[in-house]
Amino acid sequence: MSRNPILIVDDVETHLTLFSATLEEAGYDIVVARNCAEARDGALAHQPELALIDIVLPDGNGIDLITELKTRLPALKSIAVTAFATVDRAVTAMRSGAIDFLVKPLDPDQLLAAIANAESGRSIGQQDRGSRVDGVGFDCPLGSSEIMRDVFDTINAVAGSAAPVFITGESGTGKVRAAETIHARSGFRDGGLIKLDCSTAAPERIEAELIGESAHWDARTEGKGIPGAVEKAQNGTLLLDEICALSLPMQARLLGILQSGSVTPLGGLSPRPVNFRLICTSTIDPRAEVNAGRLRADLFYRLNVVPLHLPPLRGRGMDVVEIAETELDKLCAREGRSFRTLSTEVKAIFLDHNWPGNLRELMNVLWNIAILHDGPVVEVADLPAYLRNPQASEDGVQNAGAFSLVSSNPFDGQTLAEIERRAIEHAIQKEGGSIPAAARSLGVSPSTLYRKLDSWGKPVRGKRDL
Ligand SMILES: Nc1ncnc2c1ncn2[C@@H]1O[C@H](COP(=O)(O)OP(=O)(O)OP(=O)(O)O)[C@@H](O)[C@H]1O
Repeated sequence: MSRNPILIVDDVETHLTLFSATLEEAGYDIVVARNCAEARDGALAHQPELALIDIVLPDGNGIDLITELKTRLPALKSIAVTAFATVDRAVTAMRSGAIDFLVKPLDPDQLLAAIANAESGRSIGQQDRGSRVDGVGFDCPLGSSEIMRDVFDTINAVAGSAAPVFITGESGTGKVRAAETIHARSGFRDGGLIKLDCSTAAPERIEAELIGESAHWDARTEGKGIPGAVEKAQNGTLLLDEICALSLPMQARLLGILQSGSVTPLGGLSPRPVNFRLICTSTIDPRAEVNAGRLRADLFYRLNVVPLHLPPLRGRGMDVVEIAETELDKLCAREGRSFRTLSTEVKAIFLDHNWPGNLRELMNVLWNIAILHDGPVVEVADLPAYLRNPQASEDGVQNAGAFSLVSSNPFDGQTLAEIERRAIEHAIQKEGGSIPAAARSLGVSPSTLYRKLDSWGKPVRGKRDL
């Protein structure tokens, strides 16, 4: 509990009353102010330890007030509060020196959690992450943004059913994790989860991998061949990762299996009944694939019984900070480090960054930090260079593969073909030479990349079939 009071700055009487009552009931002393002028006087007179500052005030801007109070009272920790959540606002608030960013309406528990976290140097969301995460069975934090609540609700609702789920989202948003969670919470969990990545399986093997093969393709050996993913998933879950990469003939095969509830392995003579729960993922928009004639509409509608879209990390507000701090805890335990939190500047950079590689990129950044550095607080100097100074990344393209068109145009003077080539080479480099992984991150099929590399006369260093 704080010894110094908490300053609440808000011009809306109902908010002031709610915040004051909640904090007083929890045993905090409070000082209230209805505008910037009162806030300045109250802060100087009472030397609060914490301030909750609405960013729209009648005589000024809460962001400027946070900056000003930070200069006058360096020990004061300010939390910005707003009724309109945008990442821009959150970034601006963090850059002004706010340690956290809250969105109204706030319930009393959220408010107390934010105060407790501020006192212990952590960010909002960490306190309730355990219950939310456990609540849906994830073994990792997902964040508590509004947009993720729909995701939790869908996962909870669908897990107990046998309905097919079609998970979409950019690369690294956690589609496979979500599929694993649905499986782990379903009645199919005892049958196991069989995953087939349709984009990395070699085209000449995909049919056998999906439906299996009889040993010698004749009646004498029927039943002794190699089972395909469909049969391996018997009574369990079949996860078809990047389903849009399946060729049209293979899509027809899959549709046949789903319609008949049976599979005839390559060279097999009779169909075998199958029972599994199907989950598909796609990094590319399946509807666009249907429109382009690359995905059968009848298959798509059969698979898309429950659509689940995982939003990119950059659209999820404070989730990135919440997830980063939680994962940092785990990494520190593993690597023997003592980081407890992220500095305000690092939080602002995280909120500002585009995260084209989504959670995968975030995890790699944290791992990099935990291996190379140590200390109670992650500082800007601990970040990989491309995050410290995105504009200075070697080739003018943001290092993580995203193109920021906002601040400057790194493509000036280049043809479209040159930009495409640099983007592809960059993605391959970033994925350690793996063509399939680079293809996934670019949202194209590996064969597209192989074709491009061939046309440039480049040797293929990555593995074709991971
Ligand atoms: N909520 C989370 N917290 C921490 N790490 C996560 C979370 N979700 C996913 N990850 C990690 O991020 C990485 C990407 O997750 P996953 O493979 O599920 O994403 P994906 O959307 O299927 O990616 P891709 O489309 O590239 O295959 C993995 O290393 C995974 O462990």
